[in-house]
Amino acid sequence: MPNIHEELKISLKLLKQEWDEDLQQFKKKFLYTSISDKKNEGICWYPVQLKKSRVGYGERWIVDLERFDSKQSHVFQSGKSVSIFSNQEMHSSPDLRINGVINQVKKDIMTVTLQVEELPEWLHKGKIGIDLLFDEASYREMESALKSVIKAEKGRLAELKEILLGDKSAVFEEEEVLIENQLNTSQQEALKLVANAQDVAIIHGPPGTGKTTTLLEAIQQSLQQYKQVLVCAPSNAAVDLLVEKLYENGVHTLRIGHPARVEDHILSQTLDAKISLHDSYKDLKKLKKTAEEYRKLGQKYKRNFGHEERMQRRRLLDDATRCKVEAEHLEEYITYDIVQQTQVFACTLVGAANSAMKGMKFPVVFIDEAAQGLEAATWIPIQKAQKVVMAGDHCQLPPTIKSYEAAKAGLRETLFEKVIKRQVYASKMLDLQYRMPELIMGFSSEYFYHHGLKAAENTNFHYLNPEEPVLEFIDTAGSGYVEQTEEESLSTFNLEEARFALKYLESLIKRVGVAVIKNSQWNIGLIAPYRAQVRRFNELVFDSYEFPNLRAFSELLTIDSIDGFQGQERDIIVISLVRSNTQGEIGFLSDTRRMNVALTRAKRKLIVIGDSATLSAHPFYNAFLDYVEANGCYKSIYELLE
Ligand SMILES: Nc1ncnc2c1ncn2[C@@H]1O[C@H](COP(=O)(O)OP(=O)(O)OP(=O)(O)O)[C@@H](O)[C@H]1O
Repeated sequence: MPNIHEELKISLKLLKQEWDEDLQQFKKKFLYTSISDKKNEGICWYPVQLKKSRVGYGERWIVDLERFDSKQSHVFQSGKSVSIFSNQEMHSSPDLRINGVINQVKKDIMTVTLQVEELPEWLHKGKIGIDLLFDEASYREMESALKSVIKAEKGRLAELKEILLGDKSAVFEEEEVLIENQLNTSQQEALKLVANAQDVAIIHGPPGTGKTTTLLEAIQQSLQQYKQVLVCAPSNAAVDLLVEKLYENGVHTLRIGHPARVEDHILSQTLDAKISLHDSYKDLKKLKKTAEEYRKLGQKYKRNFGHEERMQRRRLLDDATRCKVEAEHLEEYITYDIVQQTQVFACTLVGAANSAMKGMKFPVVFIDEAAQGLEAATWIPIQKAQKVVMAGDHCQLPPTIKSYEAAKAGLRETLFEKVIKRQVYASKMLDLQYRMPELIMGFSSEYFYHHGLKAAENTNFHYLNPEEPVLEFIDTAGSGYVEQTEEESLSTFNLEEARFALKYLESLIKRVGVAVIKNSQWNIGLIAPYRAQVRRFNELVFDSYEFPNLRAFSELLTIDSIDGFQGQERDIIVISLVRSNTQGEIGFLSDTRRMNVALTRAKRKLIVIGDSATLSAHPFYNAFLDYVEANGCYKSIYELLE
């Protein structure tokens, strides 16, 4: 085992390897590629037309861009950085490109927040396109954080380095804890651990055990002792979920991050929005406007002018500068005022490097979904911490890594996992889950948690009706449903399996009763591990007329990949496993942690559809097949086909 300095240097090397691999993969898709090739790769929309434009919070331009060839699949997603270009000869120079961040992509319309003061003329003139950009900023922040940790020799960061990496023992002291009766015994013990920890505490929360619930309670208790704390998570969605809950509980929260990456209902918690709602905002706007007017007047004077005009021009430009400086001071004051009133700063791990929090330190830094963050990213907020509290589950989604070699060489091991192993007294596992009936929970508990999970009493009543089984595995072996590869994305899909899944869901809804489901507001999740299958589901439900009854459920229906469901739950879940081939190849279905997430989202009914002949080559699926057979949940598709 290398010492912690060597270990950190290896982490830095692996991070660079990952950065390089990510960039190479991107360049391969992007550079020296024609527009049509980029479109085929799903990293360019062309042509698009400007449909709508408006000014959002923080005076930022937001545009809706519509594309024409809706069939092309793509990888654009909310939060990604893009560059908008014109293909007209006069405007095609790379310098004229404008950059922005995607707010959302809905079918053929992409909403983008732009980094420009004014919209360029060419944006209205057609022949425009959108390219995906490579986000290097996150890698830069991670590299810088790791370097700071390596360099730290004294001070709190140096101490935390030694403790979190196991060179020194974490300290615990008896502290007073408020007993929160809403919480169960293991959740209360976790709260006590958090309060007693002087350096680090970990809440290990298997699915549905109330990890987020307990973390929120710990955050609120810490606010009775401290004025401000920092709360982070690896993904924007997870941060928004925490902000929403904190806001509901009346905690003054400031969501740090680009507004385009924040969900609409959380926007009012961003700095941009809070500035716009501040009492002094009107004065700020007036000052900015006056500065602009003076500047325009001053610039009106042409080159050949006399002494008087020159003086007048200088006076106007001086006035413009004075107003601008005053506006800057006022903006600083408004920001300061907002920061003073804030109890919780909330951002992603990388967002903790945001300049709005420059130089700030926090008595406690809370990190949710910590098992999904790369070690380097997790150190970014820890640089600001006196004490660290992490919540997560290393048996659920791992961090996304592009370089197979770097992952294998150790990049996949998160700081969360390291602390669980190296500070054995610093973690508490929650063991009572409130989401799933015992039968749905059983396999996950057996395979991932050494039978350590229990189902709370409320889950005895988690069913659609007493006759409807809560778990079903439907075996498509021998049905002839075969997987295919989507040419543009190389992602896998299985159209016939998708059709069957939707038909089966329709029959379930009919059986249980449309009115019953609608009145109970039971929601439905359709999960596919592959993006191409998610696209097939969307096409079948929303672009064809094959499943009109399901379309009528669109408000209650979510179709997404497994990652999109992390941290969430639905009353009914249908999983389409897609893979069906004679070689027994299951690709990234072998990522069992990801599958653990999929199998633990359902509250009342879980239907898993897959080909046992292909899947059983893998021990995980073999064990799952044994489990469903032993519990009478196995069905062959032949029993169900008319
Ligand atoms: N002590 C409790 N009593 C009753 N219900 C609870 C309790 N703790 C949590 N729950 C409920 O259990 C469900 C799961 O809670 P939560 O989302 O906090 O779990 P989680 O561990 O974060 O889940 P995941 O690992 O899937 O993200 C929620 O509906 C929550 O309201």
